[in-house]
Amino acid sequence: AEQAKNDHEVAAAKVRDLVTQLNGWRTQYYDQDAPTVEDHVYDETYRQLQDLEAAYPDLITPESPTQAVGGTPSGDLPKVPHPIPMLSMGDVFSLTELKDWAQRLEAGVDTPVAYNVELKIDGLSLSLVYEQGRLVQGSTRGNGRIGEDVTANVRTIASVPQTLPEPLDIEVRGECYMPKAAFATLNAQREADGAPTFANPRNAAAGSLRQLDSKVTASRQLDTFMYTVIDPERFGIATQHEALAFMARLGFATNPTAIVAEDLNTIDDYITAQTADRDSLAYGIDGIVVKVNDLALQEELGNTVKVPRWEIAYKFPAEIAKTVVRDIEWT
Ligand SMILES: NC(=O)c1c(N)nc(OC2CCCC2)nc1O[C@@H]1CCC[C@@H]1O
Repeated sequence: AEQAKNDHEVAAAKVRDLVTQLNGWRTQYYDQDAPTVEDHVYDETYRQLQDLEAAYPDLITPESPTQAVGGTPSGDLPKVPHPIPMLSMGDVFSLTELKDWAQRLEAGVDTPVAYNVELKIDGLSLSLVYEQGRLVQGSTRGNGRIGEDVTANVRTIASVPQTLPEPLDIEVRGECYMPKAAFATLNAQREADGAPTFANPRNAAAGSLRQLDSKVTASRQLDTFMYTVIDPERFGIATQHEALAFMARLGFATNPTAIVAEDLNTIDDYITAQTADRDSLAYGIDGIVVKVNDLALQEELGNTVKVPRWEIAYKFPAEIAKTVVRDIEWT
């Protein structure tokens, strides 16, 4: 399993390099009409990427040139600035690393730390902005500071409220995903139509949300789980767990499995239970998100340039390497 993990990490780095290289050549070729590389070099590199993606399907991303096939998103969706950047998060790959992260964090805090533990939904980030309780904007994360305007598209998603029960000015953020069943149906249909299929539900969700034609989005049965209230103190919300309940009361879809964990053994139990349930879930998950529950403490801990210090994603071992999650005492 150790060797498989290393192989996977080597492959992941190689895939990233190949995607960057190929997309760079594509931009020159398509946007600047100035190919800087012979076709056979491009083709050979493209085949390398295809082989790696075939060997490690979990490394396929929407940005990969192998996913740029018919019916995919158009590059010219209007851009949307995110005054509060949409951050990503740090990853850990073992319970030991998770324990180290929590202990480092707790060493800097003089009060007991409670965590809000959530499933990490395998979709793409979504921001929803409401004015006087009416949906006025939907956008993707993009690079975190500039996203794409998908307002017309999110209006077609059943779980996105068009209006709220109160006339609030509020922004909420979450994950847009395609349920596994919808993904299977979509790919069967595309197979039948001779259209290229999507590699995984996350790519299908990205390709469906980032459409210029919202009728295409409407046909794709997307769903959402919202997990962040922006400026929660404006609504008297003090913890992440309260934020989830607040959004649920407003009519947003929130994931029902979130718990507050006072200690790391509880987190361990949650990870074990959710790992066991993973295949039976109606949607894809690629890990567990552990967040400091107290929002004031989150602020105090702050963020690094790219990721918050107050949360971490525990990523499941890649599908290829089935590792046995042992019960590790958090002593
Ligand atoms: N995918 C998820 O289920 C998920 C989650 N449950 N909670 C968060 O918290 C945000 C808050 C600030 C930075 C991350 N992020 C999630 O997904 C992130 C968004 C961007 C990259 C990850 O997919």
